[in-house]
Amino acid sequence: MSELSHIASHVQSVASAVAADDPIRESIAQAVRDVKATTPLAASFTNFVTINLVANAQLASGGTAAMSFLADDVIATSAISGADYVNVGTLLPFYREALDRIAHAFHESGHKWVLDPVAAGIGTERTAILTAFRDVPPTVIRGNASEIIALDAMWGLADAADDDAAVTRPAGVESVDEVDSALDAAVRLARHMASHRADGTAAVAVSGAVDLVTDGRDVYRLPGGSALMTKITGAGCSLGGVTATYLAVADPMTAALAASLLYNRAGEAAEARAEGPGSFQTHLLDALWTTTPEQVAGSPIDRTSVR
Ligand SMILES: Nc1ncnc2c1ncn2[C@@H]1O[C@H](COP(=O)(O)OP(=O)(O)O)[C@@H](O)[C@H]1O
Ligand SMILES: Cc1ncsc1CCOP(=O)(O)O
Ligand SMILES: [Mg+2]
Repeated sequence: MSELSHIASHVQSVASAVAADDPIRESIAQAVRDVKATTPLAASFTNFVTINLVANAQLASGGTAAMSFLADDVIATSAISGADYVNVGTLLPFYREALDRIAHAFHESGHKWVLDPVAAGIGTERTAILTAFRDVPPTVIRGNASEIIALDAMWGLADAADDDAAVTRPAGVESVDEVDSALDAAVRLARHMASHRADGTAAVAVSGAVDLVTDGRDVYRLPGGSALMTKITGAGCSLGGVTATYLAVADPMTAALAASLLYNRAGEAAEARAEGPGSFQTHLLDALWTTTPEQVAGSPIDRTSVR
């Protein structure tokens, strides 16, 4: 792959640190407080590998969880769920029809949902499922860089005249790309998703050593976390589930920022106490529980804007 394909074509303003009194920090703190105060339900259709960690992380963050794989059940639950989480990590033959029904139902009702496009680009069935979401898209996408690049290519969002169309290469559940190489893809996905929502809001969160969150206009970069997060399975999936928990009480950008920042602070606290991946997972859940709204909102945050 050419190095040039990793150079973002969207023009960015100069990055600046988000000030202590910037309104986005109060929105983030309020979202964290609201989840703790209201214990919102975010229901999940998620993979078999990490389903338990997703539920436990949602509970530790202050929300509640409900897991299901039946379209009828998921659609009925959306009446009492503030937002949903859909993760395509492990697929079964009936999922294509179920997820198509679910996405159309959410689109018609305006129900908010988070998509985690795990292993995007692998297999015709997963590709068919993810491609079908293009016209009934989620409210937030949370994935690693390779997944975001693959989904953008799948949805054909790059202008045919542009030469910056995402170049994809096979990746499993782990990323083989740097976060910033997914900037253009993330911006295009966020703009596309926003154009399909009545209130025009959407966000894309790209996880990695420095997370990137964008609504297609502003781009936030969030340093921190722990390399041990890549040594347990489900750090990404549970981050997606917690993003849905915050989406139940907040707008897409605030929800994506709050969840990613909570994970960075909790990952650092867990690393300080852990002796390896096993105890890290336990300490991560404890830290999701103990990290305060002020610690989340007081995190280092950089912002640029794109055009
Ligand atoms: N090298 C790293 N250093 C610090 N934090 C990381 C690193 N890689 C991933 N993370 C964190 O781990 C969590 C899961 O991200 P990631 O591993 O990219 O997801 P996935 O498991 O879906 O590939 C995120 O909170 C992210 O910030
Ligand atoms: C290992 C694995 N295989 C299919 S889904 C899955 C879990 C991926 O979890 P995460 O993306 O959070 O690392
Ligand atoms: Mg993942």
